[in-house]
Amino acid sequence: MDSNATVTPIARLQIQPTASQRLDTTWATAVAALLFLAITTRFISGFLGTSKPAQNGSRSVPMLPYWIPILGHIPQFSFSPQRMLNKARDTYRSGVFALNLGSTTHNIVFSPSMGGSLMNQKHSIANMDSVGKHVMTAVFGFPNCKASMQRYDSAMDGLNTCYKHLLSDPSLKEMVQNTIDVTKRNIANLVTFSESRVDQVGWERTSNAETVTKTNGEQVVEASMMHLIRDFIAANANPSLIGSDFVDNNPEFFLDLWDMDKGFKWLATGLPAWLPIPQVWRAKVARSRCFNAVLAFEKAMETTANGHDPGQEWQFLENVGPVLTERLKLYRQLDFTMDERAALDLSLLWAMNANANMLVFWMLNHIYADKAVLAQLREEIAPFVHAVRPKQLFNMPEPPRVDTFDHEALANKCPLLKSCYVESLRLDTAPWSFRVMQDDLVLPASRDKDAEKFLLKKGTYAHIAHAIHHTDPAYFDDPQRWRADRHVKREQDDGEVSVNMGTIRPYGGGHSMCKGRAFAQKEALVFTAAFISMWDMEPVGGGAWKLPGYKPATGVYSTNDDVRVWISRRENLPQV
Ligand code: HEM
Repeated sequence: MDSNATVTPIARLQIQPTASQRLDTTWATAVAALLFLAITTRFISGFLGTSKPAQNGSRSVPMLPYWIPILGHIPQFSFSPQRMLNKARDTYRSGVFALNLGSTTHNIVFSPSMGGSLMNQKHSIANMDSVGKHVMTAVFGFPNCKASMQRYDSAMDGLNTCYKHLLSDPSLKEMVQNTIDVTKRNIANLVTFSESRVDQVGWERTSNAETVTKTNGEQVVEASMMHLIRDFIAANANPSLIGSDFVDNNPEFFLDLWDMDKGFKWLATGLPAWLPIPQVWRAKVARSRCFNAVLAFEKAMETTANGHDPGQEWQFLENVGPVLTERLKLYRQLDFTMDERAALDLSLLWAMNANANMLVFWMLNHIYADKAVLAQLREEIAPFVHAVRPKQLFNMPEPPRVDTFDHEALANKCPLLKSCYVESLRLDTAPWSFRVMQDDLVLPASRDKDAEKFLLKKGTYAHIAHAIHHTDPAYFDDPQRWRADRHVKREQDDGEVSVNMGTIRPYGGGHSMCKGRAFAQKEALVFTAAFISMWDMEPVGGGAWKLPGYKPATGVYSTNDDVRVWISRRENLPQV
């Protein structure tokens, strides 16, 4: 037999894999390796993540197991954060757990007492200064150079002192009274029933208001509720902060501010505008328009302070509110540039509008959705907010108006209204406070004397996730339900009624706690009372009210749903 004539080539041909088989094998090996890696990571992270004894009788914070090395919980946290956080809350009942986000440790605190102690720590133990500065430069356009940053640091104490004008009387009272005066003038024109857009007011135009006739012949105005409420409040509350000139000169300012707010997280990434990401350049364009509007205001304020005429558009700068007039003195004293002033004041304008306006929108949604609650509230506030229909003179119909407005009584004598405000703060917001741990810190999980203690390690991050607590069934019965009277407490012995926040912390805490909280409470009560006193609202087409869905935002939720409503004047107001 020919020694070359063997069968081997055929045999070799049979066992040689084809290219596609080779690819399949490579894939199978890769998948098996990844699976092995994921299972090993899950096993090791589960083992290492359990809470273990640490210093001074404390324990380490338990970490949720994860499947992907380095990335850790980033995928789950990006795709369904709420589900993940709620599940972890129900597992780690001590009130704290940790996540691995890109190999950095993030302690998520939801025990109210632990969150409270953490927020009240000294700067040398836990602070958020680096984040505050990043937001100020990346989002609000504060110049990011050494000299500006030094001026920013030197102004911190002074800026905090100025906030006393937002937090306490007499300045707070002055701002609230200014807001009431403007609102009393404008609430009758929430919708004007004007057919022509030219004759409509600003908030009607942005809410696409149009007059329609219902099948029963009644004339109503159809409008997008969120835009109507949000823009009405912006136009009526901001004169108390920045004066009427700014609001009148910049009719488009708040539209840009909403766009900027929508792109807040994109701005915070610090990505450049030339990248082909529409959200980034849209937010930057909006920010730049907002910035320029505030810059013109800063220049006018400076010109006036120097004893010169700031021009035709700025003739009422004396009605700029106390916070910004005090800030001007500080800016001048520390030689702040115009750009630095504009960035700081833009951040305050954003803080003033981003949350409070939307909170009232949610309160009104819940209230108008429940006719019984609406009726009870109207009865409760009637002695303090007199909505009246003036007698018709010379055959000219007179629009209804609000005669008196007692904001102290709304806060002190209207428990149901106040409870609605607290309930919306509980359910319609998802605030989040953040700290960088500058030193090791041991904190008890609760106020019990035998409570477990946890070690928050230096170099890790701590987040106080208020919303996880606000919807914790262990604290709030049926937590996803908005209940108007949930926070009304009646003392058993003397029947005295009180409403307070309990463990709800929508305004954060410690040194970075919201500086506008006192004003926010007042304006939420004032605007809600003004709307329900004067106007009826129902969903377009009638029927049951459908609550819009939540869209995460920086504090109070936003929504993507367009809530179109029919608005009509409230019937049967007393005649005067
Ligand atoms: C319902 C309305 C509001 C909510 C839920 C809210 C919530 C918050 C939260 C959660 C913080 C951060 C707290 C932290 O880091 O721990 C904050 C900060 C702040 N808020 Fe508000 N806020 C509201 C209304 C307002 C209003 C109306 C103003 C101004 C008039 C305002 C001015 C500020 C300022 C200046 C800060 C920064 C404080 C600092 O860093 O020192 N807020 N707010």
